[in-house]
Amino acid sequence: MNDDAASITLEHVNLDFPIFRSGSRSLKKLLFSQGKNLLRTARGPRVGGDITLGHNPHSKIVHVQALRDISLHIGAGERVGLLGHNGAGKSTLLRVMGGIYHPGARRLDIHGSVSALLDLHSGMNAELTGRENITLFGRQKGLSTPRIRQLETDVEAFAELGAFLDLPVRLYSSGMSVRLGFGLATATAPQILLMDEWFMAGDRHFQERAERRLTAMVNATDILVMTSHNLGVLEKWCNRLIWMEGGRIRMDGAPPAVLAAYRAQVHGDAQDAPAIP
Ligand SMILES: Nc1ncnc2c1ncn2[C@@H]1O[C@H](COP(=O)(O)OP(=O)(O)OP(=O)(O)O)[C@@H](O)[C@H]1O
Repeated sequence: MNDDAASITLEHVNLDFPIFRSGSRSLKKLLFSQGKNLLRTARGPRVGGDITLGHNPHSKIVHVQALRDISLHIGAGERVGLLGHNGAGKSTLLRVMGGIYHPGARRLDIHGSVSALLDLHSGMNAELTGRENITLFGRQKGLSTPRIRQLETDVEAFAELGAFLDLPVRLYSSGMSVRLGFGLATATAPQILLMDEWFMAGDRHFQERAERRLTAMVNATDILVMTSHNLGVLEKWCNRLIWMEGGRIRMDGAPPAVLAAYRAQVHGDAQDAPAIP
C-alpha cells in the first residue's frame, strides 16, 4: 500500500449541536409529545437532524443530532457525492472532514492535504482588498513571494473583478465573493478537495469557466467529496454517492443504484404529499 495515498476514514462519528431553546412552548410540546424527535415537518418530507432533549428534559438546551454513527472509508481515486434532504448532515460531514468540527468518534483519520470550498469567505478578511486577500492566502499556504505573485496573476485573470480587486471584500456581492473565493481555493490542487454546492453560484459565464478550472483541479486531486442537490451535477462528477438522511448514511454505492433509490423515494414523498387546494 502507498503510504502517501490520500484517504479518509471515519468510524462511528457522532456530532450534536447544543442549542438554547429559549422556552419555546411549541417546541417543548412537540418534543414531549413525540417522545424524542422531530423527524418530519408536519406534512411533507423530512428535514433536519433529530432534535432531542438530552439527558435533562428540563434543561433549556436541546440537541440537534447532525451526524449519527457515520462510518466510511474513502480512498484515492474516489469522487464522492453527498446527497439528501435539507439538514441531512451533508455540510456538517464535509466540515468534519475539513477539520472544522471535532466530533466524537472511535476513529477519524484524514490522510493528505485538504482544501475546502465550504464558505464564501473562509480564510478571507473582509476589510482587506481582494488583492491583499490573495497575498494573505499565499502567506497562509507558506508560498514564496514569486509564487504569490503568480497566484495573484492567475486569480486576477480568473476572477475578472476588474477594479473591484483593489476594493475591500466587504463591498463585494455574493457572486463576486464566489469568484474570488473559488479562484483562490482552486489555485493549488490539494490531495483532498471538499466542496459544498455554493460553487454553483454566479452567472452562467462564471459557471462555465469555474467548471473548466474545477475539472483541471479535480483531475489533479486524489479525492473529491462534494455535496449537491443537483442530481445531474452529482452524476457528472462522482463515481460514488452517499445518501444521507437525518444525520445517518442511508445508502452508499455506485451512482446509478443510489440515484435510482433516491429518485424512487423523492417520487414517493411527492405522491404522499397532500394536494394543494
Ligand atoms: N451551527 C449549527 N448550529 C446548530 N445546528 C446546526 C448547525 N449547523 C447545522 N446544524 C443542524 O445540523 C443538521 C445538519 O445540517 P447540515 O447543514 O449539515 O445539513 P445539510 O444536509 O448540509 O443541509 P442543506 O442541504 O439544507 O444544506 C440540521 O438539522 C441543522 O439544523
